[in-house]
Amino acid sequence: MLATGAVGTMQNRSERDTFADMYANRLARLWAVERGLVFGRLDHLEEGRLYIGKLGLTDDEQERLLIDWRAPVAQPFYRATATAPMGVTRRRHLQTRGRSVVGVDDDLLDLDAMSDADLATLNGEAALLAALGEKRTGRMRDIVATIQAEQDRVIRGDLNGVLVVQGGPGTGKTVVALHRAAYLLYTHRERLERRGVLILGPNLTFLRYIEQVLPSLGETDVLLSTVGELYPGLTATRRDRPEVAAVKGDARMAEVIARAVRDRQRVPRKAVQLPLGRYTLTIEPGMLDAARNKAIRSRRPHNAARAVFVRSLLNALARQSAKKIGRGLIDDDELADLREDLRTEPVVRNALNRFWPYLTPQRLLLGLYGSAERLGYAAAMLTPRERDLLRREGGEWTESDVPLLDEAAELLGEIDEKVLRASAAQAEEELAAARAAEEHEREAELAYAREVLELTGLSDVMEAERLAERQRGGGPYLTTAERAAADRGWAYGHVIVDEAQELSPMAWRTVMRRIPTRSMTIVGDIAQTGSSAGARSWAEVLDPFVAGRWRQEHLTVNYRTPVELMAVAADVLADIDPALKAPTSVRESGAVPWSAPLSRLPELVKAEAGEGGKVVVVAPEASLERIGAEVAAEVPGTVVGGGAAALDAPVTVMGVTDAKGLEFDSVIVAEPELIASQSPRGSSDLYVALTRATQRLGVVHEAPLDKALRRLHPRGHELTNGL
Ligand SMILES: Nc1ncnc2c1ncn2[C@@H]1O[C@H](COP(=O)(O)OP(=O)(O)OP(=O)(O)O)[C@@H](O)[C@H]1O
Repeated sequence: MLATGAVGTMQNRSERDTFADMYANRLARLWAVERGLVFGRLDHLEEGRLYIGKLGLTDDEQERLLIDWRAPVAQPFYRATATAPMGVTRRRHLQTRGRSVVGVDDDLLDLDAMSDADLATLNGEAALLAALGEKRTGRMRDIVATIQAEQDRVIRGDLNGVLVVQGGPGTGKTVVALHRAAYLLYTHRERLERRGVLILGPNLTFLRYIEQVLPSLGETDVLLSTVGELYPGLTATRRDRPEVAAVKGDARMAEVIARAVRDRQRVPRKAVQLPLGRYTLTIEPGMLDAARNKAIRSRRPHNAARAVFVRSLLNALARQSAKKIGRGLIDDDELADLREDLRTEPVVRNALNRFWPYLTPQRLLLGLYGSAERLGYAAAMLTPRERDLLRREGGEWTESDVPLLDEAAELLGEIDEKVLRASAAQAEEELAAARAAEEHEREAELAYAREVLELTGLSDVMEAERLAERQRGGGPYLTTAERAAADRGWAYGHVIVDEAQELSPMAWRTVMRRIPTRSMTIVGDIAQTGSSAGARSWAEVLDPFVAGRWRQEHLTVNYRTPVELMAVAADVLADIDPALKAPTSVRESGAVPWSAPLSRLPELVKAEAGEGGKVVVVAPEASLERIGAEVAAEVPGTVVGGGAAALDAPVTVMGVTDAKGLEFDSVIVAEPELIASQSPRGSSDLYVALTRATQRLGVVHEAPLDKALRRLHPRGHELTNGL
């Protein structure tokens, strides 16, 4: 298609582009499912024999060969049990390598043949256990072949409303959330392709870790982002100190920002003289008050309300000026002329900018952080210590600034470039005319695109709106995800928040603005909350937005951490709150969790790396660099800190914040008691660190261990050479 080049009529060209696009998408989808294309078979009483796979395929006669795992007829593959067989007599799990079948595993869903004990076991256990025991690659994989019934309920849950998925570490929250995105896009394609799906994760390392799962499920209209990237034009990755982040994330900051804006609309109490050469005009406090009140009553955002303020003040000044030059009554035209004359006077312009300045969110926030006086007014409800924590001169934006910038942007509104350049009256007219022309042009293009799509029979493959956008030329072809990312006001079709317990109340406000329909999936674990502004309960988080209108599902089985390791983590969890229950692990690894002196760390890392698979050392943030350097000096290829490099390295040293949501074959926790004492939510961070391993766990320490870890088996030298 591409080789024919850009020839022919406009219509030929757009047909060619549309076909090329369609084939390219199809190819990308086919490549993405190469591994494990078909993984299941259902022997169905009515439907006959059905093969389940990563996508749907038919032969030349439209006979279906393979059924997409998300299709309704595929559901029994995940849900059918002996007690509710859903018309299925046998379910078969197929294991493949390349294009060869290397194993099959049958579930006979015949009640008579099964004992009570069998009923209680998981579906397709052999396939599941085979998948869980595999070495980790540093990237998350799809689990379409082994989704479990409790997970399937979440994946196929209703699109509308807020669904909270609470589950302990390793229960598959992340992987289930991603499969839910793929399922929703498949089932509600039209609505979601147009509006897109936003998936929020805790940090960039985590996003790298999960990014390949979705394309391998065949989806591209999904935006993966952190809260730090939600404000277009900014990628905030720096983190504030926990006590600063706690203040910035506090719900009271919404009022602080609102007051900071009002502070910029305050007018002086005394008269201001404007020397204009021939005569002097006086801005009386009453004129300022009247203009300000009018602007506020207009209920427009600050930058748009400025026009009201300016007009009112200029009118008053124009009348005063008419009097000064000996003209009593003037008509509207004369008033308008005088107003325009005044507007261009530098002293007048200065005064207007001082009393009601155009403001960007960045300017507002820097002005606030940089001035004790402004903070004193705007943050009057905070304590003096909290106000001090906000003080800062310039500097880089942090993750916790982003929700504040977003809040400010909401109250300030856009500054129109055209309004800024031209004089306001003129610009408003120009703007209205330009908007009308643009709208007209767009409609014509849309109509044309619709025609082309109908003529070519492709109307259900591509949206008219997108084709029109491409024809308009100009910028490159943008996917829904790209368009959404660039637009602060974008309303998504569905939002998924992972590690949701970490979001601050201010971050939740930012997220909720992007999903006015409140069609959301929120996954997390209250027991793993690490950030100082994070959640203590789901009700506390959600009631301000959807009081009583959210539903909750629980995931209870841990697919990551073997029984032996989870027992250690469960003791730490009991220290956080005896009422909290650790999830049940499904397999044993036979590995005994151990402890050893910190000085042996490099040697032990070497031994662990020798066992194969990925090794991570989780260290306290404060000693990350020192411990990292010690390991790196002895073990070549060690990466210190987060990022994509960390995921690909055989050995990594990272803090808990970066390790959140990830998993590794072998985990060594350095100085566990320091991790607990140095992090804002104490033992929660330690609990997260201890639950990252899929195979082996150890701790190294200088500081004495607390009671939960004291019973770990001391690791002897004989173990270090792999004996
Ligand atoms: N049904 C399943 N089949 C195979 N593997 C699964 C299944 N469910 C979960 N897993 C695996 O279990 C591991 C843990 O899953 P995931 O990271 O989604 O858990 P999580 O609940 O988000 O954990 P955390 O709260 O610790 O971040 C992953 O390797 C995932 O692939």
